[in-house]
Amino acid sequence: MTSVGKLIDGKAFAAGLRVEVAQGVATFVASQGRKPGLAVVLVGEDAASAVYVRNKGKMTVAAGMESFEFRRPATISEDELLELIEELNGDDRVDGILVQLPLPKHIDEQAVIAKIDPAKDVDGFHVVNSGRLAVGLPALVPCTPLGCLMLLKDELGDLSGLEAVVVGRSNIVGKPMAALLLGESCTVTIAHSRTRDLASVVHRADIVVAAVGRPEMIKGDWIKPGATVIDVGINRVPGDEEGSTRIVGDVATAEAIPHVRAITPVPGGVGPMTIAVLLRNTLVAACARAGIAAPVGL
Ligand SMILES: NC(=O)C1=CN([C@@H]2O[C@H](COP(=O)(O)OP(=O)(O)OC[C@H]3O[C@@H](n4cnc5c(N)ncnc54)[C@H](OP(=O)(O)O)[C@@H]3O)[C@@H](O)[C@H]2O)C=CC1
Ligand SMILES: Nc1nc(=O)c2c([nH]1)NC[C@@H]1CN(c3ccc(C(=O)N[C@@H](CCC(=O)O)C(=O)O)cc3)C=[N+]21
Repeated sequence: MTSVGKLIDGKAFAAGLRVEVAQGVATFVASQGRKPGLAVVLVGEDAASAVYVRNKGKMTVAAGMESFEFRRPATISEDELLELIEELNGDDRVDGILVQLPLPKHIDEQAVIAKIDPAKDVDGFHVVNSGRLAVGLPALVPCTPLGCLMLLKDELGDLSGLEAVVVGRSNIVGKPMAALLLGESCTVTIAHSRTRDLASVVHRADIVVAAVGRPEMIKGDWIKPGATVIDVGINRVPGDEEGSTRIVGDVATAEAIPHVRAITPVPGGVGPMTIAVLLRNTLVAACARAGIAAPVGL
């Protein structure tokens, strides 16, 4: 029997998650008399960040939350940025703080992340949150990996015992993704630029998470028949029309489809999940700060 894999509709899943978040926000507002608030800090102009930020403010407001945006020039000093974060840490209307990465070269990203109150760290990048994730304590978990895990559990149910290969070891995607999969009792391999024979490493996997940042690098015939593939990559490449661009993932999707059980498309896969989970994390942070339970299921 030959079968063709299906596309995982991250856009639809994310829309459902945003509805659940909006319901939780309404309950929060009724008991607390204020809206959860998300502050986003944008330094300079970065193409990838621009893609991300486009819909976010709108969706924050659509979910019933307060959105605060802080745009600063690329010339801002590290001290000035740290001062802004200090202010947001002390602002009771702000439950979540997201500093858009990457930052300009003259600013130490780790110092900026370390300044964020861990209770407001809705990106889950602070060492307190990554440490808590690593040892299995409740934590604010990075949005993209948590969104990927939600899609995987929805598709596969129990993940225990499955072989998972995460390609990429960044602090924002690869490492937390691996920690989450380990938490689900997968057998986890983290591959990176020094990995030898990546094709055969990927071929072992029941679950492939690609977070590399190289357009269509992972080929269809690397995928074990029936594997589930999560494509995190957001790569802008030249489009068909002169001067146009389009977005592709890290996996050669069309080639992979005949091999997979299921695969996330780009766009319309992981990207929309990242934003929905950011709203979820903001509600979770707001509930924790208010000393109330977060809605069950979120
Ligand atoms: N959809 C979404 O919501 C999001 C999408 N992204 C996208 O995901 C992708 C990855 O992002 P991010 O983790 O921040 O990227 P980074 O550049 O921080 O990390 C890339 C990783 O890929 C590894 N790598 C690079 N080249 C190869 C190779 N030839 N073979 C194997 N591994 C390789 C690197 O290895 P090494 O460590 O050895 O250098 C590194 O660990 C990007 O396309 C980004 O735009 C990111 C965040 C959110
Ligand atoms: N502090 C911080 N946190 C982040 O989570 C963070 C960041 N900095 N810097 C940049 C990356 C990138 N990222 C994306 C999120 C959503 C889409 C997204 O919504 N993509 C849609 C639309 C793509 C389009 O068509 O433009 C999709 O894939 O369907 C993309 C990229 C978050 N990041």
